[in-house]
Amino acid sequence: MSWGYEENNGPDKWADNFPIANGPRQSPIDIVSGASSYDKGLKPLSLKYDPSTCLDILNNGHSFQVTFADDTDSSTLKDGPISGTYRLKQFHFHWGASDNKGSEHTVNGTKYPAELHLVHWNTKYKSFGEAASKPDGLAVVGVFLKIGGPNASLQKIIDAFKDIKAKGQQTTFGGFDPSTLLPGCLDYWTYDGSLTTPPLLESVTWIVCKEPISVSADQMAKFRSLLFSGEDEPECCMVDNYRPPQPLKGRSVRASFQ
Ligand SMILES: Cc1ccn(O)c(=O)c1
Ligand SMILES: [Zn+2]
Repeated sequence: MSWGYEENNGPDKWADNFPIANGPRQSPIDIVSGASSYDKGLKPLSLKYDPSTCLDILNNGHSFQVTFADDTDSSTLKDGPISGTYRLKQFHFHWGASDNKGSEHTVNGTKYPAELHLVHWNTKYKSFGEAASKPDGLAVVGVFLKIGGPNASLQKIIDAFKDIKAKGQQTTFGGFDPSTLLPGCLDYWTYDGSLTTPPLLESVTWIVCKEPISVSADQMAKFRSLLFSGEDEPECCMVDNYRPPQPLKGRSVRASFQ
């Protein structure tokens, strides 16, 4: 039985096969804004994405993910809290069964209906796979989604859902610019954490944007029409694919803004 988000294989069971689940730098966390410390040494984020590196969109049974060509420095993250160059590998989302939950990080206990993760790897290592096992290997930009007007950029992604409804389905998806998913203001919180899905490796510098982007209630309903299950299995809606906040264990959260 592989890991998932059900009662019998969900976040409370992950430590059985992945003991690092109880490690010192696990993600996500609850961001207590009043406890974060403004660090004037933090630089603005430098995100440069080339839409021609966008390859395809796939349902991996846990979320859907848009993958990018990462054999050159065409789509990169620099500055912010990191040093060096990190390449965009993929982005994906986590969301709830209803609008009152779904994000992984929370802010002063508040859950958002969904959270976008843009996953980058440190080019001082040879590949994503190698970087994923290093303490400074990955940098993930998290963006909260809140219910509001329809999001034209998200709609392009939603229009591809008919081809990736079930686990294992994939389709080409080109020319998408991920910067159209970023909020106008790139103020962020940052802390040292982990992947939020098994293998839960403690290799992620988290960069969580303070400002959410909008998604309409109808668009959120389309996310919930995707399936955890494969096309020949009983249908199981892809919802609540989020890990709840984990103990901070003495870590500090820095803010790029006052
Ligand atoms: C690499 C990776 C894998 C899963 N998730 O949720 C992430 O946010 C990042
Ligand atoms: Zn994620």
